[in-house]
Amino acid sequence: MIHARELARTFKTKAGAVEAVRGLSLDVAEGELVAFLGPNGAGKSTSVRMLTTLLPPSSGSGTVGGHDIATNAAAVRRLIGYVGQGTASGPYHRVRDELVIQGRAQRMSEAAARRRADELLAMLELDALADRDCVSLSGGQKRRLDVALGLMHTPPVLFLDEPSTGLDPHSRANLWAHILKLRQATGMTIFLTTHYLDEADTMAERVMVMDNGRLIADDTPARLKAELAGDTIEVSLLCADQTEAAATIADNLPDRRELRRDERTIAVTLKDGEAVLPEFIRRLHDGGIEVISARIRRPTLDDVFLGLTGRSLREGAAA
Ligand SMILES: Nc1ncnc2c1ncn2[C@@H]1O[C@H](COP(=O)(O)OP(=O)(O)OP(=O)(O)O)[C@@H](O)[C@H]1O
Repeated sequence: MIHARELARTFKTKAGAVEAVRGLSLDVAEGELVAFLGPNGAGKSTSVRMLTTLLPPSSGSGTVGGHDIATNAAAVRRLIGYVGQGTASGPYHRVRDELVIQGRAQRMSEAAARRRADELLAMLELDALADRDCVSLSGGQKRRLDVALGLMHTPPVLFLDEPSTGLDPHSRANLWAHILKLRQATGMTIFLTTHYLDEADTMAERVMVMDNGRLIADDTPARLKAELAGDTIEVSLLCADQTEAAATIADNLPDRRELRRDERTIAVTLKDGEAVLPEFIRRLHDGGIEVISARIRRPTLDDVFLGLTGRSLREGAAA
């Protein structure tokens, strides 16, 4: 449904050229929910703006639904809904009118626009707010209206640029419940950018990680975590003078990746913690080493990014 080959975009600034996207190639199948993840300035929005025809690429090519983003922008726009970071609705319109105006701008008849507006108001549970001024909506309600605006023309592909940024956890969960419901009802392809690692992890079937204008990983969250990060087994020992011997045992575990130790704890990172933990405990026991506690810490997508770049996504997001 979405394909890109060596898409690139350079911005000319007074301080010199900024290579925002440097050769992006990706494929998204019909009906997939894909998350685009990366620190501030990685090139996510620039990529989405190119794929949605809002920005011409400096080089490379892309298609959405078989239509070329450079030479057939009008056809691409008919196929996509785009919910950007800014607020799209006019502050003094009423919610339903805002949707109808959007539909009319997309050349829907008045009757069709009203029908579709009512359908979306119900789906996104905005019907009780239909006659309220947009300016009076809460942050979460506003984002739901933004999604409804992006869906007025019933697009099969939805681009969401940081849909839940700035929302409290309850509103985020609520927005996601609505997006997933819409997806189930329509089979829409969804391409989203997000700063929220947990959101990408739990919602997306596939995560693409971008850094410095390039795609550095592209897989299911589960595979990325297993292949690029791994589980960490942490054991606490009764006696500090057994730490050295325990570290040697941990060092020899199968598929060991990282090993950290302090006075009485050993933390060993490997591909499959659950499979290795019993053997690790047995070897410690055989070595006469007393263990007080053991736990497995599952990796996050931040561990994946850390493994790939040596930097934390959280630091990047905070910077
Ligand atoms: N219009 C522009 N002119 C000059 N530089 C730009 C322009 N738009 C983006 N950039 C630069 O391109 C790079 C990528 O920006 P982009 O907004 O695509 O990143 P992002 O991954 O979406 O970041 P964020 O998570 O902060 O939204 C950044 O260095 C940014 O400063």
